[in-house]
Order: sequence, then C-alpha cells, then structure tokens
Amino acid sequence: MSAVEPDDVRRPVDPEADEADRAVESVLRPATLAEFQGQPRVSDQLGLVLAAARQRDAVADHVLLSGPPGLGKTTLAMIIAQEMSAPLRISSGPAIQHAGDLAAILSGLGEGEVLFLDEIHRMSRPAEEMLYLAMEDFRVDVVVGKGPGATAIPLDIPRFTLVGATTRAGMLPGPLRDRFGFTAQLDFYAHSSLHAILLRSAQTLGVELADDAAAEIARRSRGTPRITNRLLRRVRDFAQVRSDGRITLPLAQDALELFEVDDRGLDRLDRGVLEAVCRRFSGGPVGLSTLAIAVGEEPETVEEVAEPFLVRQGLLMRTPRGRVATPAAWTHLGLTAPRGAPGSGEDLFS
Ligand SMILES: Nc1ncnc2c1ncn2[C@@H]1O[C@H](COP(=O)(O)OP(=O)(O)OP(=O)(O)O)[C@@H](O)[C@H]1O
Repeated sequence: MSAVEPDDVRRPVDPEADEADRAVESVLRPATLAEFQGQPRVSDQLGLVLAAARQRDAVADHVLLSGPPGLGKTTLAMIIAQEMSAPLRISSGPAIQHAGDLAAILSGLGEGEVLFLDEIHRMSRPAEEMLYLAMEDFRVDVVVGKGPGATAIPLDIPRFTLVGATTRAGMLPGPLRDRFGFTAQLDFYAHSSLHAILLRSAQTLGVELADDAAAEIARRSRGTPRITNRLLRRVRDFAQVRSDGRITLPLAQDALELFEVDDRGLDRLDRGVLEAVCRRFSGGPVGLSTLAIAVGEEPETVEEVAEPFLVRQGLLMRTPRGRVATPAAWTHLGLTAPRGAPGSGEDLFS
C-alpha cells in the first residue's frame, strides 16, 4: 500500500487502516491522564475516581465511555489500566456472541484486571445478561445441560474493572448503563486542544511543523484527535514527497486540498452526505437508510461517523421525519436552496 492513502482520510474510522498507520497511531497515544489533553472534565473526574480507588487499595468502579469514534475511548481504557497498575484485556461486543464467550473471558481475568469491551452496545442479549451479574456480584451462572434439566452453576470470578465503550449510549439497555459507577461522555475537541495534540505528535514523529500549519490542520480535524494525527501523517507524506519535509502553512493547505479535506474539515463522506440531502432530496427530510444508499455507505457509518459532526457544525438536523439540511449546509456547498425547501427561507427556519 502506498504511503499516501486517500481512503484513509475519507473514512475517519478505517478498520483497514494499514499496519504502519496503526503502529504510528499507537505510538501517538497518550499513556497517562496527565498527557490526555482536551477533555478536562473527564480527566478530572476520572482522575479522582481512580485516585480514590488506589487510596482504598480497591478495584476501580466500572467505567462507561461514550462518544463518536476517534475521541479517545480506547486510549482512556489503556490509561485506566496504566493508572491502576493493572493488566488490560481487550475485547468487543461483536466478538461476544454467546454467553459462553463472555464466561470464558471473565473467568480468565486476574484480580483487579481491567476488561475493555469496545462497542459494548453490540453484545448479544444472553451475554449482556451474564454481564449484569458479573459487574454487580462478580459471579457468573454457567448453565449446564439443556431444556428442563438445565442447571445454573454459580462461579465466582475475580473482581475486575469493566471499561465499556460505545458510540451509541442510547442503545444500551438501562440495567446495563446503571451498573457503571462512572460514565463519561466524550465530546468533540476544541481546536486549541487539537493544536496542542498536533504539536506533541509532530515532536514524537520528529516532524518540523510550523505553528500556523498546526492551527490549520487542527481546524480541519473534525474535532477528532484520531483525524488530527491521521491528517498530520498525510501532510507529512506530502511534505516528504513534494518538498523538503518541513510542514509550512501553504504546504499543509495544498496537502489538505489534495486529500479533499475542506476548509471546515468536512471530508468526502461528510460532503457526500450533505450533497445527497441537498441535491437529491431537495434538502430533506430524508430517512437514514435512503440517505445511506444514496452515498453508498452503511447506515451505521452515516449515523455514527458523518452525522454527529455535521449536526454539531449546524449543517444537518435530525428530525422525526428524517435528515434535513440547514441553511448553512446550502451555503457551505455553494448552492441555493430551492423555493419551499428547508433552508430556503420559506420554511421551518424562517
Ligand atoms: N486526548 C488525546 N490526546 C492525544 N491523542 C489522543 C487523545 N485521544 C485520542 N488520541 C489519539 O487518537 C487516536 C484514536 O483514539 P482512540 O483509539 O482512543 O479512539 P476511540 O474513541 O477508541 O475510537 P473508536 O471508537 O473508533 O475505537 C489514538 O491513537 C491517539 O493517538
């Protein structure tokens, strides 16, 4: 795979990101809460919860982290384990389809270990029910036999800290949500935080990055540190191949243009969604699945990756009848809303 990978920029969450990219991503992960920038409230609260557990020599309470992809949920899980001097075990909701899968993981944990379950909202119902008991009583019921003769044998498991991550907190059943002692909602990062993250990443990678270039990349990073670091890597590629390796403001602008990251930080997927709503559905309302087909993506990708940022930017609205482009969306795309369309000035906005 070439070092320059447009798809990498188009899809902020790219499970196929090449191995070298993933290796760099892990080098750039902050290792302690003190290094974890940009979410001061979460850092403060979590720091307190962990410090209190350490003082009591207790296992930290279960933690639920929610928010759009790339904001640092996995990073925080690693930090929690590090701060508690505990080993970290990583799994994910989709990997746990049977209660037995979960029982095997839980019974293999050591005392005080941190179990990170990514995409916890995608776990199967039987596994979820087993997790309730494990979180509360540190016990699982292993069912032996089938039908009327089946018996549940209780099995004690070590005390552990569950760190659950979800992009869809609303999809978690109440009983599961309630069993987390601490919940953190991660929010998009301010430009100033992304700027600071960029300077640290550039230093770690040994890249010369001008301050105004860092500001430009930060501004176009969709409020997301994963994208900040990814754009830095692409701009670094550009600087290396087309220049002398130093990242100046004009060079960063040229690189970001090449990778189709626009002035507001929208990438191809974001713009594809907005253009579909405006051009093909006259500004909406349009349902999620129709919209997803129009842009050739899975509904989950549109809903979890593109929409939170577009909504946050005031470019898209989620209404009970579907997705609607705002007047700012038409302006951003350089289009004029047709008469009577949402955003035309003769509709619900006027
Ligand atoms: N607060 C932060 N400071 C510096 N870098 C960060 C921060 N948060 C995240 N990052 C960087 O962003 C990358 C993505 O973070 P992470 O994998 O933790 O996101 P995530 O929320 O778990 O995403 P997903 O939901 O897709 O798994 C990390 O490799 C790290 O380099």
